Amino acid sequence: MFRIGQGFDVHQLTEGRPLIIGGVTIPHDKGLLGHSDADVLLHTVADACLGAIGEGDIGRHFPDTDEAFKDADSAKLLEHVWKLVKEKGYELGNIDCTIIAQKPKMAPYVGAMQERIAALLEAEKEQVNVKATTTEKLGFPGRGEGIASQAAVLLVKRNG
Ligand SMILES: Nc1ccn([C@@H]2O[C@H](COP(=O)(O)O)[C@@H](O)[C@H]2O)c(=O)n1
Ligand SMILES: C[C@@]1(CO)OP(=O)(O)OP(=O)(O)OC[C@H]1O
Repeated sequence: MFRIGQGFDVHQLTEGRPLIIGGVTIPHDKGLLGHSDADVLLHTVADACLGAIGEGDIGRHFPDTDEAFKDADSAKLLEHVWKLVKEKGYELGNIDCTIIAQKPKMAPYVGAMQERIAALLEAEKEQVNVKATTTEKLGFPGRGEGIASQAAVLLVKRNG
């Protein structure tokens, strides 16, 4: 049995925050603003997985009004989401993610992001694809005001 899910998230870029994307800290003059560590890519992956199992979104599971999630490590949130996926009997088929950012260049960090996401989803690196695009200086990503991310996931239930 197969289930598909998709995720989309946006966070604002601001000074004085580290830039953490896909569990990787990227040197940059700005970072992403959020209640948690604002890891836009891990949030997208979590939302795609929750969508695939019909469990809503990360805002429902980890409300941004709850102090428990202030500055939360998004990897921990994704670990929790992955536990829900496994409880329903699914494993990863594959996931394909796109980071939408004018700056900085993501290409040098994409391999490390794929490894991190694969580890969190208990899968092989080959099952995870991360890519990046600019918006050719158009819109909020193009102006460097924020970074967006989207993902499509395929979950598989063996013998189910
Ligand atoms: N933040 C980004 C954006 C893009 N890339 C890489 O550059 C390629 C060209 O980007 P375009 O927006 O002009 O299509 C893209 O395919 C990525 O490989 C990047 O590393 N970081
Ligand atoms: C992750 C959570 C919870 O800390 O907060 P943020 O970092 O603000 O992220 P967002 O993608 O806006 O929504 C989910 C939130 O509830």
